[in-house]
Amino acid sequence: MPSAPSVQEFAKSLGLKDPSLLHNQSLIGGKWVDAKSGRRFIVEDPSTGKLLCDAPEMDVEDADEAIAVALKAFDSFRKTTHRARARMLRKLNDLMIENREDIAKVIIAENGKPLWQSQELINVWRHTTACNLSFRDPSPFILPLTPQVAEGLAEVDYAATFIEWFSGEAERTYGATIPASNPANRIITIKQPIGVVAALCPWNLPIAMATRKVGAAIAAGCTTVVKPAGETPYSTLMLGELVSRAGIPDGVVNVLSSLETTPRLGEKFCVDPRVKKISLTGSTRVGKLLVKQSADTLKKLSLELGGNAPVIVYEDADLEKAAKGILVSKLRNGGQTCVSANRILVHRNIADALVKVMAGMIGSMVVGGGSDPKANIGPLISSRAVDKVKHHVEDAISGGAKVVWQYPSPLTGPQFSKGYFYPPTIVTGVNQSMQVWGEETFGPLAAITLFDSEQEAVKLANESKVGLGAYVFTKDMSKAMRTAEEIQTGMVGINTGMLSASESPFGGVNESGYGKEGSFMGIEEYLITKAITMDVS
Ligand SMILES: O=CCCC(=O)O
Repeated sequence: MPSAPSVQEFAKSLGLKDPSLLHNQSLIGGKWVDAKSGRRFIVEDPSTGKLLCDAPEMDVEDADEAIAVALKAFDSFRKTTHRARARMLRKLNDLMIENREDIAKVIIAENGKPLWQSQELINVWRHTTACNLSFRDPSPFILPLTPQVAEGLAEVDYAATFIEWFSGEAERTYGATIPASNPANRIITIKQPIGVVAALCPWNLPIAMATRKVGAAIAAGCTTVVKPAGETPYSTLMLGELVSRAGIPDGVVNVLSSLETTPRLGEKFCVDPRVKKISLTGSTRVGKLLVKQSADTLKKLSLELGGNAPVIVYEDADLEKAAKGILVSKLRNGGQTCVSANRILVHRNIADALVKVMAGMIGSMVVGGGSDPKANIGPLISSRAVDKVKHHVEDAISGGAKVVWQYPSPLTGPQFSKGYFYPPTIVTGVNQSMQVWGEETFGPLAAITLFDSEQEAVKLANESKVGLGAYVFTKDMSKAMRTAEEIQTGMVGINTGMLSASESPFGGVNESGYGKEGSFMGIEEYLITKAITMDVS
């Protein structure tokens, strides 16, 4: 294994204000530890291929210890008051915001996060609830920061909104009083924390997906073992450090880094009866595997899995608004989110005009890596991710689709030689026989299919086994509502490309999984309802 820079070198290379926030060890019971096996793996910057640092390859025996520690911590944590937990979360939120630039720099290094810099798109983005920049900082984009840092900041702010949101929800886990049919009886329900939770997180929004789970779990009184993706462990380990600084008791949040051993850890969480719940943001394939593996322990699962988001642009849509919405959804994180626009269904009469507006907008953006201060659209996470986009484009062309626009500058030169880049591309003439129709691309490919009627558009949109996000663009609100009601997904955006917010229930239907994250519903996933019947005669 090549040798990676030390954690001090890594922190120095990022210019962190507080290098002690950064760790390359796992966190168990408040202690920073290595894998019992001594194994480590290396993490690289996807925009340069540069080795960033290493981290422990935690294995089943480490997970066993972390679960034991979390269970012990649960004994006392479950008895803390709701108000005390709310205060802890508020402190954690404040610490995240205080350290947002350092956290952002780490996210950018490990994830290569891009930013659309076009002022118009930023305006759309800023005013969405997905990033609370407008109240956190009235002018984030005129700070002397590179665009990538701004994108990272947006994720930190989005991540912190889950902690802040659940600090409020912690105090609102109300039970019910139920009229009893037996006059001697009184029935009430109480809500109690479910127990030890395993939180399996993805690399695309490494800290936001962790806080969406951990915030709800802490609010409910649960303890957690968090498993960040192998590609992006450091921002979650930083979260672990901030959890300790916020005074949240040791063992409440444990963080295990892993790369190759991840499937073994997933199985361990499934089969271990001490783990009462698993929350996964990941692929449908992995979700199904966890369901099978946890059948014997009948584990409660929340599964936020793959999407294949349809966008319907009706003939009467405001084209500027539709183009911005599509691009906000399509290019956020380079197209690597589970709610990224995937099948763009456009009324035949406006397709050429829409492509022109979209091309104009993307054409003003710059593809590049972290070292390029002008870059708006960054790399994908890996060479496999680039191959998938390439393959979707080639497959669509061979099926008769046409590339109608592609990012004009060739992605050559030293800044692109080692990173995982793909030029943003628009294709039209996509149909159901093509791979891009059946699976999410997770990259900067806008795949357009034409339709002629509302009925046809809805039918096409519903041709998918998964159903997470969907988008509708039209000025006719009756048509928008009809469409939103008919689309088989867990979330629909009307005239917006951004669905995500801490206060909105996030989750899908069918093979996109089950359970809701965020919102007033998110905490329920971490609670059990107990009915108490009392004879008062
Ligand atoms: O990729 C999954 C989550 C995306 C989001 O929270 O907006």
